[in-house]
Amino acid sequence: MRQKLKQLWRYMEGSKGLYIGAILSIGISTIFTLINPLVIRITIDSIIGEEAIQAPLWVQTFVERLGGKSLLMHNLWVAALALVLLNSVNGLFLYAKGKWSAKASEEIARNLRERLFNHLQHLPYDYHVKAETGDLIQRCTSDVETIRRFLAVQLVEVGRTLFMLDFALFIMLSLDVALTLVSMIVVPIIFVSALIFFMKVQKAFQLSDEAEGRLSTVLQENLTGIRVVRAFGRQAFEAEKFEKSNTEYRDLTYNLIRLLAWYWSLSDLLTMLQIGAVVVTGAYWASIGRITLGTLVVFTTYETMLLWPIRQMGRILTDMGKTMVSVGRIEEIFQQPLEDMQTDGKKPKIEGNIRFENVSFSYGGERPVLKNISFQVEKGKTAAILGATGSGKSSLVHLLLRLYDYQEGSITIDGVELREIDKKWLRRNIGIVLQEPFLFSKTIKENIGLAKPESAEQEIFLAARAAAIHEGILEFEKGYETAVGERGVTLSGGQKQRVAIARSLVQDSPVLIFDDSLSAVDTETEEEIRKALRERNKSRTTFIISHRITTVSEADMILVLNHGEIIQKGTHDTLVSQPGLYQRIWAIQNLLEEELLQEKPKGTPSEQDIVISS
Ligand SMILES: Nc1ncnc2c1ncn2[C@@H]1O[C@H](COP(=O)(O)OP(=O)(O)OP(=O)(O)O)[C@@H](O)[C@H]1O
Repeated sequence: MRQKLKQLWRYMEGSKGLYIGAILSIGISTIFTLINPLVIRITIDSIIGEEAIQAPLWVQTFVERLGGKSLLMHNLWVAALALVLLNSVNGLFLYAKGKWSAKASEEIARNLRERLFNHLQHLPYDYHVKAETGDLIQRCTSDVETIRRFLAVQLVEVGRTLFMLDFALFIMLSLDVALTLVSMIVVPIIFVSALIFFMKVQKAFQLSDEAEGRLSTVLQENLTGIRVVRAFGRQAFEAEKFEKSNTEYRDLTYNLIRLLAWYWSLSDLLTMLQIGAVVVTGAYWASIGRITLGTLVVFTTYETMLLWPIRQMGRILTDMGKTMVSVGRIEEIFQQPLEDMQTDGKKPKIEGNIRFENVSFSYGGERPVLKNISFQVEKGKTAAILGATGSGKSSLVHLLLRLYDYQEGSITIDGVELREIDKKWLRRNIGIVLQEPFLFSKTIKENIGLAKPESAEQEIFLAARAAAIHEGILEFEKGYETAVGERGVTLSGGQKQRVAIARSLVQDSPVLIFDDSLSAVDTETEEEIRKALRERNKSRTTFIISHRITTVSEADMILVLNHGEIIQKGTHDTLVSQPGLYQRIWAIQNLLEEELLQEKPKGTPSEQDIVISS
């Protein structure tokens, strides 16, 4: 808890001045609030009544200057004006408090979100592969909001209650010690019962929050997968699932509200008992002349002012627990070590001669995913990797980008060990088209020019032509200015892959990796793309990962991976003539291709995509 409070204090860095201003303003405003009943007391007891003015000397002098008690008696509007003035000044301080605390808390929340975002941007690839996006979003939004709310409203409220208690007690004690004690009889019970109650209902708050989280997960999952739901006719099942979560949320929230209703009505009773005690005792003592009528008014007014924040204090203190949980969840992200980008590493001119020597790799020291991988690709050549799903193809190219570090062996690029190269430099020189391309909610042109926003239109068109998507883009009403992504047009899987290929071509890196990135494109279009790439990529080292023999067949070297090991290596011609996995896959895919060609009218693209298994 102390640690988290310290962290909260650190979040306030840069906004502490505003906070101090807000707390001081609430302190001054509290003094003005408490002076109000004192003005009424003087009016009742000394101006309308006969009592001598019991107030600091300067107040008495001021009254004399105004013309004394008798003049004020005939001009009661002066007292009313004093109240109006007091409340106006009070209003100004309240405004300052609201403004400064809001400004400070909004600034803290903004800084926190920005720091979180930047931190997340620089965490290792593996962290993002494993992290739940929904959970991260919640930490960057809801958790920050919980902290903001606590700082904006509740922290200042704690300050106000403490000021109120101190000042009010001081004034009450100076007016009448016995009545002050009567005024405080039930207060500890109210405070402790509020604290106990809110600690007890913490669980109910948590259950209701969790049910809300589950409800939004069901909703989010349903909306994300709505096409699958429709295609499989699962609407009724989904509706039932939603209804279950919806009802559960209602029941738990209803339970919470029921508990709160009980609490507020019981604590209303305690509050009324406390006020009753003051009114009855005070009225009796006023009737026997022990206290003045004005003092009775002051005590009853203070009592109502004091009891509300004391009842709320229990809620605020338990909400502090919630805030500490949010601080903890945010700190979990900050404690994740950033990826070491090796900025002091070498920045050699990269041409694309790549060599793997006895490379072995496992994720987190578990079973090896790649074993003794050795091969060499010369600058400008194409290497293809073929293998069953899970055989380690993507892992192999991830090592090349240093998204993960290999544990054994050596990988060099143009003779320089990969571990010695600045990571940013390396990634800038190795382009990759991912298996599931992601397009941003921007125009097609912006998506293609992402790696080089300054690229000329002609460059983008050429890249799109090579990726066989140029004509397709022109068919859209807005051409290259068509927006894609959630609020734009929906591209097919193959179209997305081709836009991603064009994007990687614009990057113009000496090494290019296609991680199964032609899988959603029909074979004829694929042939067209491969032809264009051959033309463009003469000096570029290219890696192609695929399940299709047609995709890999033209490569200068084909690596056949099985359970993380290279079991065959060579060109298409040598591999089809050797008995082995490659030959078997080739035979199966060839047979299917022929069957399809016989069944289809001429000119129809064949779209077989055989998933191989070892
Ligand atoms: N981040 C990771 N952490 C732990 N294990 C992983 C991780 N990524 C992949 N693996 C495991 O490593 C093995 C190889 O995965 P990889 O993605 O390299 O295979 P692949 O040949 O590219 O498969 P596919 O053709 O399906 O893409 C698999 O068993 C997979 O479960």
